[in-house]
Amino acid sequence: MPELLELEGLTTGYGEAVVIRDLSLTLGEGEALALLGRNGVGKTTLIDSVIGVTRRFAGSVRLAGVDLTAASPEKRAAAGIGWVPQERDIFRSLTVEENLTATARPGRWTLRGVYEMFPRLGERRANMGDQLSGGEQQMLAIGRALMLNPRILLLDEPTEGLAPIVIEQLLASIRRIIREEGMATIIVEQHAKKILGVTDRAVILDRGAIVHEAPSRALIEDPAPLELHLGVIAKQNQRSPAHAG
Ligand SMILES: Nc1ncnc2c1ncn2[C@@H]1O[C@H](COP(=O)(O)OP(=O)(O)OP(=O)(O)O)[C@@H](O)[C@H]1O
Repeated sequence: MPELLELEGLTTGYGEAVVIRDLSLTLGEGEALALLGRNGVGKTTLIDSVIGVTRRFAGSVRLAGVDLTAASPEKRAAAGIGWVPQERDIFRSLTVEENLTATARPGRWTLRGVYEMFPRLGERRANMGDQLSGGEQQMLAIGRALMLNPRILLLDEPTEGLAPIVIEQLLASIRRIIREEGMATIIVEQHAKKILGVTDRAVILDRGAIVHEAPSRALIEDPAPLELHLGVIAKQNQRSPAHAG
């Protein structure tokens, strides 16, 4: 059986600029992957390459064995690639419910299922998009992607700019979408620690290439690669009382 998502030798960028270099990556059915890396290393560009909005220099994109390399973003979405952009991009002049139904496609995810996953959206169903908090907007953006009934969900920094309590709630929902609903998911995240408890596996990008790949659990138990490639531990040590004098 083929992997759900197969990226092979992908080299992509914008205009003349190459950002992603000869990158190969697979994702299985129901698997959740954390895509980690410092600012500007190409995480969003890799997601953009899967949804089909970058320039491709080489390589291929396959979903469930179907070659989507030459497919338009619309065709890729129809084939099952669901995407939640970093900017959330909800329709501000539509209600929550209109946002959810505007682009919906039939399948397991219905309004009822989304409201069950995010009760707050049910409470706010008649509110306009521009009346929502940041956390509610993120829930709506995820709900809208689920209503397309994708085979794979791509989340670009879903916790960015949200308060810690909201992040906890959101991660609990994302965990349920992965564990209970078996949704194959790629989550872009700059702060590794937040997301490793939710994902099965992690890759770390640097300058458009994968520099480390490991089960999430291994990185929780031994975060040395995070320190090496993201500088995570170094920052924590600087703040620890033992180093304060
Ligand atoms: N639309 C674009 N046109 C040209 N270059 C771009 C474009 N978007 C991103 N880049 C460049 O591609 C490189 C990778 O950016 P990208 O946004 O993929 O990184 P990232 O890892 O997602 O970082 P961040 O966490 O800041 O979003 C950067 O050098 C950036 O300047």
